[in-house]
Amino acid sequence: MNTPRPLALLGGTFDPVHFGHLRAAWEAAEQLDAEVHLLPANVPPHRPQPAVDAAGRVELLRLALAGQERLRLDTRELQRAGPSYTVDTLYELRAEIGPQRPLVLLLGMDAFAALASWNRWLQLFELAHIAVMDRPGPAPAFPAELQAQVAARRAGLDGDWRGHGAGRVLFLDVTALEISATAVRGQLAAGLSPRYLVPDAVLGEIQRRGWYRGGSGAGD
Ligand SMILES: Nc1ncnc2c1ncn2[C@@H]1O[C@H](COP(=O)(O)OP(=O)(O)OP(=O)(O)O)[C@@H](O)[C@H]1O
Ligand SMILES: O=C(O)c1ccc[n+]([C@@H]2O[C@H](COP(=O)([O-])O)[C@@H](O)[C@H]2O)c1
Repeated sequence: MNTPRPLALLGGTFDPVHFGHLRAAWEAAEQLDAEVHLLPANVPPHRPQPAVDAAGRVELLRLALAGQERLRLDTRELQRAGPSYTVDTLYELRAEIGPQRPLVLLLGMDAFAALASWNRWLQLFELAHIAVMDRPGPAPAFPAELQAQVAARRAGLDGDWRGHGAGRVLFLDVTALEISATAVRGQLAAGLSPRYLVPDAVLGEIQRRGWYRGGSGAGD
């Protein structure tokens, strides 16, 4: 029987989506030979609430993803009220795709380092593999309980993870792009333009809607 193609998920606040997200997701799709879904959080847990509401962040994602088929949008978390816990989303997806198809949760290094604080975090390993993507900046320390999971579950890209639905931890080497949504919002609030940090269509829509603006407006 053929091994089913992995389904990989990049969850995020995407406030707004930028080239750091898009390039990392693209390279993960190629390295894992996976279908990749971008999954905007309705109510992101563990952080201040976004500057733009979920519908607006989805609109920007649609513009960013237009014209290609490899990265797709999954808006399922918008259907749930309350904090968008990833474990609930993975249970839902696992029920849809069955036990065998590899499901891969994509996380930037910063998000992975905080994994032990997530809701029912150990259940994540029962539901999906986790692929950690490097992110520029000082390498964050892993708490001991996360280190123990990595030691028990670490697998190479060429290893046997494709033969399992869940449970391995992989590390992906992706092009380091030092872009964050915080920096993009900061530029807009200061009246500067984040051109070339976000897709043109995303920047155009942000400017048209007047989102993330401080006193002086975006600068181009
Ligand atoms: N430049 C990047 N390179 C690799 N991964 C990234 C990059 N930016 C974001 N990610 C990852 O994408 C996921 C969603 O990130 P998120 O939407 O919070 O973006 P962010 O830029 O970190 O936002 P903020 O600055 O508002 O915290 C996380 O797993 C994060 O680690
Ligand atoms: O499930 C949790 O407890 C949890 C805690 C923090 C973050 N997450 C998810 O991690 C993804 C990235 O989160 P963020 O805050 O870095 O945008 C996004 O899909 C969040 O819903 C999930």
